[in-house]
Amino acid sequence: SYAIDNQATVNKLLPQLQDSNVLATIQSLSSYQNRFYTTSHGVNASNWIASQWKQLAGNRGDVTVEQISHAGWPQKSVILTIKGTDNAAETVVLGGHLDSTVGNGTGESSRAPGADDDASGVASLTEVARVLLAGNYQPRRTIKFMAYAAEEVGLRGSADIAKRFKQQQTKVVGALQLDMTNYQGDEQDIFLFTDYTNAAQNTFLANLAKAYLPDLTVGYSQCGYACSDHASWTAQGYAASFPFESSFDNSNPYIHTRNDTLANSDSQARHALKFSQLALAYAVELGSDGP
Ligand SMILES: N[C@H](Cc1ccc(I)cc1)C(=O)NO
Ligand SMILES: [Zn+2]
Ligand SMILES: [Zn+2]
Repeated sequence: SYAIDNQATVNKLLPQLQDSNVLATIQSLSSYQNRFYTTSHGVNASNWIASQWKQLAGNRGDVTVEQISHAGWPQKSVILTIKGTDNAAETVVLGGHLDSTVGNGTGESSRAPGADDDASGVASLTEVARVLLAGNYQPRRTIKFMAYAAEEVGLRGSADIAKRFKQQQTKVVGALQLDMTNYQGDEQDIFLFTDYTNAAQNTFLANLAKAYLPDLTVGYSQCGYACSDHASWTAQGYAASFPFESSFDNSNPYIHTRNDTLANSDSQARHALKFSQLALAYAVELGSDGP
């Protein structure tokens, strides 16, 4: 139904989102030599995210953090679950990918900071989880934060997870992908991608921006191919959306190189914070709907 009717909660939580926290997470993740899906660093980065999310979870009985093993490579995906109250069977997914690459030939010693692609997305999401949990927000639906492994080698971590959810017949009412949130290539702030996504949910996101983030401008663009993990959820028939940092034409030229650094994106993570804000509004408005 995509109703926008949780103004009290959203407007209480939005101001608690801090760009300094987003910045810190990007700095930590991009300090690993690389986060490629087959290296020791890539495994360590996954473990670091799991430990960070476990700290956020604290001792809340309705919050769990798990690492998902994938057949064929060592890097695990990470899932933080906030169990819903009276509509827990319906699930809202917010994801980003934790791996990084410098293209073919990436190996143990390769330098792949992946500050924008996609430490920025994981950092934007982590700040949303922090505020929801710190504010003791209790969703009616179940909310799952996901940091996917092995996106750069064919969306493999998210494909594995989305397939499992479909096989288990899990009711995912919506999935949001944050991949590259911290390089402002255009005047506009947020670009909703219209291919491999769900049109109705994209409209809902545009309406959320209008309602809660009136100073931000929203544009539209296309990738032309299955360019990030939202496509894994779409492939299983779920409604997915992909708010992105720029238009296709002005996207970050440094990605997949050793120069994908904070210095070559927003060094204060102000751009990435906009995506935390949109993602928080999405999580609360969708998460607060009853059966
Ligand atoms: N291809 C995607 C990134 C990507 C997505 C959209 C656009 I426009 C440009 C680049 C990738 O590398 N994800 O990790
Ligand atoms: Zn990439
Ligand atoms: Zn990416």
